[in-house]
Amino acid sequence: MKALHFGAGNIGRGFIGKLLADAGIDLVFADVNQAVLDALNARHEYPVHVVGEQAKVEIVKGVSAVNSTSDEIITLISEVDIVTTAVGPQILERIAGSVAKGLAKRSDNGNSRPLNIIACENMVRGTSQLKQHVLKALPEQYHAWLEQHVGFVDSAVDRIVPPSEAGSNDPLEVTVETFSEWIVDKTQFKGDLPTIPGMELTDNLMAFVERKLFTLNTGHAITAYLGQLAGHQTIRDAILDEKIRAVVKGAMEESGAVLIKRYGFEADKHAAYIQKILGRFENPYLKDDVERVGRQPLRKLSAGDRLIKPTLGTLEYQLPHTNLVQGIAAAMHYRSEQDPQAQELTALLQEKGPQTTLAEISGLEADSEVVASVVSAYNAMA
Ligand SMILES: NC(=O)c1ccc[n+]([C@@H]2O[C@H](COP(=O)([O-])OP(=O)(O)OC[C@H]3O[C@@H](n4cnc5c(N)ncnc54)[C@H](O)[C@@H]3O)[C@@H](O)[C@H]2O)c1
Ligand SMILES: O=P(O)(O)OC[C@@H](O)[C@@H](O)[C@H](O)[C@H](O)CO
Repeated sequence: MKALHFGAGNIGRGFIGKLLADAGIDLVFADVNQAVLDALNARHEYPVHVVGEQAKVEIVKGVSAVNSTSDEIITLISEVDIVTTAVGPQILERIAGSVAKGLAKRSDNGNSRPLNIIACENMVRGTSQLKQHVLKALPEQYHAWLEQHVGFVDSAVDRIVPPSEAGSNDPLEVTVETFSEWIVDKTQFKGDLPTIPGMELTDNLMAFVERKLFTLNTGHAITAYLGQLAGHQTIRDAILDEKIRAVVKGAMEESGAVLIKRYGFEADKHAAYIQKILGRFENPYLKDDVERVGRQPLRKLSAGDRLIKPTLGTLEYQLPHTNLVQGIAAAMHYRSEQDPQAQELTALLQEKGPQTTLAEISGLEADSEVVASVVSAYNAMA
């Protein structure tokens, strides 16, 4: 079996690429970072530091790499059995053109072996969104062939992988937590279901995607935003701050109440899930900066993402959302010199003020009660 994985970054090397390579799949990474590409092609292996009470270093072997903007991608897509991505939601549209060209070549070559594509991004049904981008780029004459031979498989992916410690000079080294979870929608595969240790199959994916994104990522983002406001550099320092922890836990519980209503989760199991996540945020073996977790605040404040979607759920079921409101207000205070979305947020706030800015970014009604509550919390934080 052969796989092409877009994005040799933290989660690409530290989780998805590792699982594929460990399963004996012939793996090629596609990326745009030349230092990483060169190192992968020079060494064909890299170390993964799995940190926890029993730390270990695992060597991922037998990998190579190509530039994601080169024509080699097109040939690879015409040949491989599985394509995965971990590039970030905003990049999916950018890779869709090459994916479409590769699929056209695959069809022209008469390759009718099933191909499955799995986007492993923090978003709801990211692969389905990639499919729409690919369909836009693919001439219509190939659409029926695509429906018959290409599975677009949605997934939920969970493992905290910050950039490796600044002390390391190795561009390939990656540090990961012990916990990991990769859940894929088994109803969307073409051909036989693959057996990849560490990949779990489900026919109820939405429940898992929303449980992860609207619990872990909701709490993570709020920890980062309140953490930065309180002057903490890392997620661990922020979550050990009792005031922050109370809001983060409260927000995960508020979001959880929506998930319990929507998906029928058992309340005590969901409470244990939240408790475990708080422990993961506290992980003493990881150095995860609030700036990584808070990155791209406009994405995180958008309608379908981890802050607004759970809040909309509380409105739908008439449930409390005081802590989520605190989290949204803190997100609007996020600042980062490195992050173009943080710069854009600052400019919008200066130009339009918090009420209009929030309404525009999130799709919430400008004159709604919830926007008024966020604006009042935002002003109080300032
Ligand atoms: N790091 C985590 O803890 C974690 C966990 C679960 C999910 N995720 C998700 O995984 C995705 C990647 O996150 P990450 O933390 O690994 O980010 P990252 O920045 O470490 O990795 C992204 C990689 O994509 C590459 N890239 C950018 N443009 C590209 C292109 N056009 N073609 C190919 N590669 C390209 C970058 O060079 C980089 O190596 C995001 O959607 C994120 O939400 C991350
Ligand atoms: O990757 P983002 O920017 O969507 O979110 C930042 C973190 O919350 C995220 O990367 C987590 O570490 C990850 O989702 C854990 O599974």
